[in-house]
Amino acid sequence: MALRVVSVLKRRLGGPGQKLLRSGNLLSATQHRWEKMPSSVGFPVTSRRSFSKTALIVDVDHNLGIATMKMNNPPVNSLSLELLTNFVIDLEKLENEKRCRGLIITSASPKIFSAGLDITEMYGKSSAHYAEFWKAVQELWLKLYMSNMVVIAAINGSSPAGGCLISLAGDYRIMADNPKYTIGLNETLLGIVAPFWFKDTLVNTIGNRASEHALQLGLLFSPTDALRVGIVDQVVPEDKVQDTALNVMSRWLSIPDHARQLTKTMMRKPTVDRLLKQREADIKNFVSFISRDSIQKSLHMYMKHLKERKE
Ligand SMILES: CCCCCCCCCC/C=C\CC(=O)SCCNC(=O)CCNC(=O)[C@H](O)C(C)(C)COP(=O)(O)OP(=O)(O)OC[C@H]1O[C@@H](n2cnc3c(N)ncnc32)[C@H](O)[C@@H]1OP(=O)(O)O
Repeated sequence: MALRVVSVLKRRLGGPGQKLLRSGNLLSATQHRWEKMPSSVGFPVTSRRSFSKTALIVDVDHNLGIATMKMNNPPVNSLSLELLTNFVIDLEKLENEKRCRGLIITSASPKIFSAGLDITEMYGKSSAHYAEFWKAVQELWLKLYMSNMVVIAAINGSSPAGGCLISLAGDYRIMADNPKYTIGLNETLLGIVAPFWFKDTLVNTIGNRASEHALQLGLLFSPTDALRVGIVDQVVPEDKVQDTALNVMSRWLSIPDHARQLTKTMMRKPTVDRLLKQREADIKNFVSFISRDSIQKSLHMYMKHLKERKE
């Protein structure tokens, strides 16, 4: 199957996209190599590099120009300070790899894409810790939302709150067709409020009315409903998520990088600038909001409820 997908990738880049690239004299080293491949054989993986840190496994295929990043923070891929920090470091590394043009984000543990922000980072800690944590959340969103790479979320499990934000920060979302999985910004269910830039990212994806409805009620959508409202772009059988991501990537990578990147910047920069203008104030707001006794109590009760569900 992987070879078939690679053949599709080669065919795609040999088509109109390639012509566009040639006319703009924009062929990257990776694409040159693709062009030389005879179409009857699969693409041999001659240059593959992996780096793996705590909580993230990154696999870079230089020939395809695609990196796959698997969140690997058992049991539920909660976004701890450590995971957020490593995520940002690895994104920066990939961003600096000229040949890496696409990134697929997925989970190493099927069933849970990410349980969102690590709630234990948000209660019973110092103000300095909350500030550091929030800065890391901001940093990841800023880097991901403005990435020069094509970012595809291969959502192979549930993806509430911060997990949903990671998917929304990408360019395209493919979700596994399993009614047990849900996705959405469910902050209000925890007694907390999605910050304005979470809200903006959702509005940019599904529009104002649907966002208001989803945010006020803290809706967690099944894959079918997520597709209907537009939170995800495609729902596919569970075992087809990765191959579909590669296929979709080939379509996006057939567009000349500079044109696609400038378009992405044009669409997203106003949203990003809103946070950049008030980044420190946003951190202060978060620290003062999360430190409130009532909010600390809500988070504590929510964690207790999560644990009691199992008993
Ligand atoms: C005025 C405005 C100012 C602005 C203020 C800003 C306010 C803050 C905004 C914060 C923004 C984003 C918030 C978040 O992202 S909060 C996180 C939200 N996430 C959730 O609600 C998901 C909770 N988890 C689940 O629903 C389920 O765990 C699951 C993901 C569906 C998996 O289910 P499961 O049955 O497979 O696993 P489960 O037994 O429930 O969990 C296993 C253990 O993991 C612990 N755990 C689960 N989720 C989290 C989490 N997010 N953080 C930390 N720990 C988590 C769970 O407690 C279990 O632990 P244990 O084994 O019992 O010890």
